[in-house]
Amino acid sequence: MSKTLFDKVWDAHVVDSVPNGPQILYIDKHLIHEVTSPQAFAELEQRGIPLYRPQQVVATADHNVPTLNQHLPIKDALSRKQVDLLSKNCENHGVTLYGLGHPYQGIVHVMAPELGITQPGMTMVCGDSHTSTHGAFGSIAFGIGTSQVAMVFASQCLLLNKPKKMRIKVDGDLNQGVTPKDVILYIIAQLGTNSGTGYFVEYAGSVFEQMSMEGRMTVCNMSIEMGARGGMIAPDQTTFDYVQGREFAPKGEEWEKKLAYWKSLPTEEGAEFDQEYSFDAADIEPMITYGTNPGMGIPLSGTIPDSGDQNFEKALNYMGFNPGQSLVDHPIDYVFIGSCTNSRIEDFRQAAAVVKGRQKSPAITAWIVPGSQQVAKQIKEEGLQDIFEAAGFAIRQSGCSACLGMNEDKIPSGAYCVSTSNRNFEGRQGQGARTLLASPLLAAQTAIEGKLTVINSLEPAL
Ligand SMILES: CC(C)[C@H](C(=O)O)[C@@H](O)C(=O)O
Ligand code: SF4
Repeated sequence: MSKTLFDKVWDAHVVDSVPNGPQILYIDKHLIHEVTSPQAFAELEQRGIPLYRPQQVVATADHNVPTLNQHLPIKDALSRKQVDLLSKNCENHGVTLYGLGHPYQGIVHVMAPELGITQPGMTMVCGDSHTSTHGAFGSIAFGIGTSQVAMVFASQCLLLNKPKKMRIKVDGDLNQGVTPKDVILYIIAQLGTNSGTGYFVEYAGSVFEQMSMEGRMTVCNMSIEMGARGGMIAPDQTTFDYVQGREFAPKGEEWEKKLAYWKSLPTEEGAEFDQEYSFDAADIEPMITYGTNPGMGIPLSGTIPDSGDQNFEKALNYMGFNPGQSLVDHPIDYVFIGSCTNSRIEDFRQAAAVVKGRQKSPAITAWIVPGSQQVAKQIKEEGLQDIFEAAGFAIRQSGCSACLGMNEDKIPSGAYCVSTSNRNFEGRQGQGARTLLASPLLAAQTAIEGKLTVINSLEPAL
């Protein structure tokens, strides 16, 4: 029987199966951060169980870290405690930590791919829902709860029911100004935030084949926002070129062996999915969200729909919007370009192309937050930092930052923020903050104009 990419990777990792029940899946890489690991370490210590394979675990500090003056002690006591505890736990259990100040520190979903830790055909987990990001490499990657973190610490395995399979195809050529972020916001707006429940999604079709690794990560990152366990894209030459030569990528003979295996992974002709959708690239326009879940998105050229539903009304109330309203020309207060969805070098190159030679609007506070120390270094080396600073943007240090209100970077109550992150829930960026999800391109343009404007009103200046 023809197999899907998902089947091939899953089946290669099954250690044992309960007849008609769950399976024991071997986990190749376990990523951890300061928020969801402390209880798991504590559980292990209470039960006197050692970490089974500490060399398969990699840690970083990202959620609670400040993005200014990272060389100074963290001011917030709770954040400081969590970050310190991560260091202590990693030291006690022999886990490699890229903590604050380390040149490899960054948002877990940015730093692992750029170091070559993420590779095709792997199973990867992290106590973090956006672990789906790593599926961009053709790996099975998904978020787990804290008790599962403990399970993987103790056994390097998880007891799981095999999810169902969905394929989402997008074919054709993308319109000008349409980025990977718009593609995934469009898909979620079309299918809804529960459409993926119980599924693992494979993204296929010419749009994803032509997409960069950064773009594929943006798409897979948001799979969780349609309820899916994860998303994946078949590894191809783009993937191999990205991985090759990175710090922890296989080298020499090992590379050749792995490459031959990775090339065997793509879904075969005739393989079956439990659910399939296809879309035409030509229908996708630059997107913006207007509500309080990532599925509440429209093309910026469109108008807010009217659903009559109570939750819908509540969401619009929170956002200060009305049904039928256009968001074009709506004034904005903050622009945040960052998060594990859009804080990679390509995102900042795109934003810088719009910003170059221009000034941000005085009405806007604009934050550029690189996803990792390495991205921060690259921004500097490529001259992007100068472009942003000359335009009045603030460049911060790497971390989750204003993606969620767990650190000092918060959006004030009532303020509108065009954000390149993945969630626009009530209070996500700070109590009362109003989040509008968009691409780095639209975010950059908004910072210049001080309001939402149809993309292409500013041609890239590069
Ligand atoms: C803090 C963490 C557990 C959480 C997640 O799982 O996604 C966070 O990263 C988020 O984006 O909301
Ligand atoms: S950047 Fe945002 S979505 Fe990503 S891991 Fe951090 S908090 Fe979660």
